[in-house]
Amino acid sequence: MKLDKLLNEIGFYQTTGSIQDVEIVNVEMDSRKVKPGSLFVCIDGYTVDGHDFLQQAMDKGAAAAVISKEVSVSGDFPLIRVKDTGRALAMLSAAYYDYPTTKFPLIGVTGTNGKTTTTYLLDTIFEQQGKKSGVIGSIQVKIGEETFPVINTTPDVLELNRIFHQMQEKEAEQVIMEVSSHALDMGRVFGCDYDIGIFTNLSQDHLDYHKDMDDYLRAKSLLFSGLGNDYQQGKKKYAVINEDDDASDLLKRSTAQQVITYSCKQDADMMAKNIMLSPGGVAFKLVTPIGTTDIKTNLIGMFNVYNMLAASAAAIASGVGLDVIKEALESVKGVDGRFEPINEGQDYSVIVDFAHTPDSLENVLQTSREFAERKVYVVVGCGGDRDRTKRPLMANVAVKYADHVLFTSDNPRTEDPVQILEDMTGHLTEEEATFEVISDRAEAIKYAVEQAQKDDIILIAGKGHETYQIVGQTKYDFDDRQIARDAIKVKGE
Ligand SMILES: CC(=O)N[C@H]1[C@@H](OP(=O)(O)OP(=O)(O)OC[C@H]2O[C@@H](n3ccc(=O)[nH]c3=O)[C@H](O)[C@@H]2O)O[C@H](CO)[C@@H](O)[C@@H]1O[C@H](C)C(=O)N[C@@H](C)C(=O)N[C@H](CCC(=O)O)C(=O)O
Ligand SMILES: Nc1ncnc2c1ncn2[C@@H]1O[C@H](COP(=O)(O)OP(=O)(O)OP(=O)(O)O)[C@@H](O)[C@H]1O
Ligand SMILES: N[C@H](CCC[C@H](N)C(=O)O)C(=O)O
Ligand SMILES: [Mg+2]
Repeated sequence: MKLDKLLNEIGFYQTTGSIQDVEIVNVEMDSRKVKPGSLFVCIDGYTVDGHDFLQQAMDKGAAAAVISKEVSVSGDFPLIRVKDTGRALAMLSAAYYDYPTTKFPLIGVTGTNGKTTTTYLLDTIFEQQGKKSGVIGSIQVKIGEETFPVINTTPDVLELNRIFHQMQEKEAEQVIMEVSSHALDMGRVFGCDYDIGIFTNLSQDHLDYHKDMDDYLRAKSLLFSGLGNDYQQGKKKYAVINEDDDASDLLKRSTAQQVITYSCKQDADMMAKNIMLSPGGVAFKLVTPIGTTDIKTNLIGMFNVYNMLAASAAAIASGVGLDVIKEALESVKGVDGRFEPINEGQDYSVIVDFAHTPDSLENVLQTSREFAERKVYVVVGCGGDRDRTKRPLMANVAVKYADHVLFTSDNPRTEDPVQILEDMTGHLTEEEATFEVISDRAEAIKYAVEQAQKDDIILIAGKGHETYQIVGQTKYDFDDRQIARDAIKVKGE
């Protein structure tokens, strides 16, 4: 592609060097990936400044670069100076891949908890309808049956447009994407043309990144204010909002598009009634604008009723019939690493779950408590280099609902694991609860398994589908499910 043609897309800019007849083979934001003919966009990040890698990009054959600061380069290397290289990157990426998100329906899911689950439910519904979906989120990127791993829940804007383009080439008929608050705030999703935005809920997390809860909510609201406004093109857009969450009013006011509300407690467009919770799954009456149906699923817990309402609302807005929705929801066995039972024939339950916020931990522990015939054990930790203020809150929830808590490590990253555990437990008194601190996560899991008796429940929280433990900068192989399985077998020998 010709550089001047691509630059037409970004409007205001200044150039030095000649941009005429420069051929661009791709857009890159990482100097290490530059190849001859790349357009290198310098991003000033949280760790380093991409402008410092311009020379490296030039040495590797970059054809031109987009900058926002003074740089010194020799010769008449083409430089395009803009005010904000992040925004320019979003426009260039979308333009380079020919605006992929305008070519398929895009559903964005945001909220503190339940995003992955909701995207998974929607994928199952569309699959039941016979449609091929693309899914982007915490567990993986999935196109039909193909999957590949990603570093972030929501990838950077360049990677994202590459993925969208690939999905379009592989004929995905719609794309469902988890949209993290970091992505919304950092502009990783600038320019995405959503058809539906879904809000699950808001509770404390990520206060290491967001200044306070208002700032966190403001980031979430960008999904809804960004729902576009192309009435003339006849494209209907919807905001699907959890009416039972305190943030719902602000989010409804953030969008100019149609709002679909869902609720388990009050009048809304989509409602769950006669909710029956049991250890085998939830059953409820799904009340929608297109009819009513009874749903009986394998999914456990009240929180999953909300996820099913959110997914059903978006499915109905996408034109899916109620019979398809019912069949799909009833077919779901569970979501990878979410309330996932580990069964090796033992007479106590072991559940691996991804709860890593105070609210999600409370939800899963409350659910475990309701079904427990005997003791509830929880193995739980808090991530390093993440919100420190949630640590004592998660510990409070753990000691409130469990009979015995094993506080342990969960991706300490560059922090001292002992200090993280001190942040969690420092305020707890021995009288408040029975708890132990076992910093080695594998040992904590083994210990819980050794202690468990018939009909006890062990909840291993925080890592779910993760198959690693990050210590320092190193990712070690680590899988709660495998460690639990091995411990159960050893105990049974
Ligand atoms: C705080 C944060 O979000 N950081 C993200 C950010 O990294 P960064 O700003 O530090 O990037 P940087 O290393 O300073 O690099 C700046 C620029 O220099 C370039 N560079 C760098 C080195 C070099 O040799 N050459 C070079 O050109 C880089 O390619 C980049 O363009 O940009 C990177 C690329 O997009 C992200 O991978 C990275 O996510 C990190 C890994 C992360 O852990 N993020 C978490 C907090 C996060 O975003 N989580 C949410 C989910 C949260 C949830 O909902 O639970 C998510 O969406 O994943
Ligand atoms: N609607 C919900 N409300 C509260 N807690 C939930 C809800 N859905 C799931 N959970 C709990 O939160 C955990 C994470 O769920 P899920 O992975 O779907 O959320 P997420 O929003 O994708 O999380 P992340 O921000 O890490 O990507 C689950 O393991 C479960 O414990
Ligand atoms: N998307 C979340 C996942 C947290 C998972 C937990 N295991 C941890 O490492 O804290 C984050 O990056 O904050
Ligand atoms: Mg997720």
